[in-house]
Amino acid sequence: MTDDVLLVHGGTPLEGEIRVRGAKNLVPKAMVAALLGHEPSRLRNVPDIRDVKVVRGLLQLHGVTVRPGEEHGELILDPSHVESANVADIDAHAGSSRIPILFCGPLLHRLGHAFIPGLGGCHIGDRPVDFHLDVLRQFGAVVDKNAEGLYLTAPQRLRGTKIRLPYPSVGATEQVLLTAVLAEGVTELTNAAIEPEIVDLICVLQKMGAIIAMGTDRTIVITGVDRLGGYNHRALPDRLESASWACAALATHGNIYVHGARQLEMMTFLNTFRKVGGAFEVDDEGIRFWHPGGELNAIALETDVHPGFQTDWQQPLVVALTQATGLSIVHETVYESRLGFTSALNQMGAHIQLYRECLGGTPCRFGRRNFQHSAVVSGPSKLHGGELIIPDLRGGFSYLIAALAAQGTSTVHGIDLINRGYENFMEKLRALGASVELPKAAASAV
Ligand SMILES: CC(=O)N[C@H]1[C@@H](OP(=O)(O)OP(=O)(O)OC[C@H]2O[C@@H](n3ccc(=O)[nH]c3=O)[C@H](O)[C@@H]2O)O[C@H](CO)[C@@H](O)[C@@H]1O
Ligand SMILES: C=C(OP(=O)(O)O)C(=O)O
Repeated sequence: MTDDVLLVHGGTPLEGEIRVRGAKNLVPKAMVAALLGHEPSRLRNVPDIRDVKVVRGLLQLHGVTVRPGEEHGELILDPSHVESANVADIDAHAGSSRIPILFCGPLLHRLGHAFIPGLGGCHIGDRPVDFHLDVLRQFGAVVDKNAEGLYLTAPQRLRGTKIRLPYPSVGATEQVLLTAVLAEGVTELTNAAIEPEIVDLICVLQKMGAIIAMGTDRTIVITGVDRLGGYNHRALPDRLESASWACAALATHGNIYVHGARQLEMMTFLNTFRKVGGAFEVDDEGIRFWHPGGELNAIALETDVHPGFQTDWQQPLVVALTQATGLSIVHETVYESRLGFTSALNQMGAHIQLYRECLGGTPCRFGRRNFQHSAVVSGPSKLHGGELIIPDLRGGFSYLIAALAAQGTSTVHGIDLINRGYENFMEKLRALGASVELPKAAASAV
């Protein structure tokens, strides 16, 4: 389809200022949390991305009125009519994102049953939902699976429980939070994920009336309450998008000021960025990222759960590492198949070799299994334009970075996927001086 293709003329440093708004990995979950309340909620700093539109549609189908507030990027979510909603069209939402799995707890509390259509999200591994279903069963839910999706019932009020996650999964931790807040009694969750977006979701729930204590050792204790109200919350900024622009500045020898980027949630990324040789400066409104000239340094990197190096930062950084001098090692420990995007980079002139072994210092869940989850990046490489097909969200943005860093023109197919998590990325690219154009047929159709 021509209107999903972008021509990128590379070789020009990205320079200028852009703004990031609320985090893709928080905003849709805060929207789901509104379902738990008996009063309207107000969410601010909401980005215009497809994952928000998908959840908005799903909430509306479930009887939540969602309308813009007075501020730009503000949503008012009113859950007064959930009990009378007609969800006959829910199948149309199958495959749209991963967020529907988080509707389980709120719907079970409100209605006593829930239907969850097939999930979407990036194809970067198998992405099972076994932890989610196990914890829901521990709360007392009954789960039936069929080809269309999941059907859950709560024969009685869900009850608090002791849960230990096999791995600190972000989604499963959110599942526990969104279920435990209205369950009867206390829930103790150990080996919880503690990503900044989870902490922000806890802030949302506390504003609604929940009682949630965070320990220092991945333990979260939730004391169930009988009723929750609404919230008024400004979503934390998107640290993943901010890091993507930082990598774009580094790979293109550019200089980008990211309004809204915040140091606190990016500390691990900033340390790595500095080790590679990138420069940055933090002020009250955002962070400036730039290539200071000279050579970039090869590094050894392992992705991990927070406070480790976030897996969603990995793909854009790998593009920058193709420009570093020497051998970089990247060990992806969160998803088993998140390095496949590198084969297209090799076709553009990069030298990236994948391995099944755990090449970092720590053996991970994927060692001794048949997954190419480690990479050796040898640089610096002169990249040239290529024909690129976007495989997933971060891989897609990484291809844009590579195309912008390369000499010559690249044709990037499937750019619409990037709208899932990057607000107005075309406008932002143009504001930074990128030379990008839609092919003629598509441009004349607009
Ligand atoms: C919408 C959203 O917030 N997406 C983020 C979320 O995804 P998501 O919440 O899906 O990621 P998880 O933290 O749950 O997944 C981490 C690992 O746990 C495994 N797992 C997870 C659940 C389960 O039931 N069984 C299981 O085996 C996964 O296959 C993966 O290997 O956290 C990831 C890790 O920070 C990020 O990359 C995603 O951007
Ligand atoms: C993996 C990602 O998202 P999702 O979980 O929505 O697929 C991502 O944001 O990079």
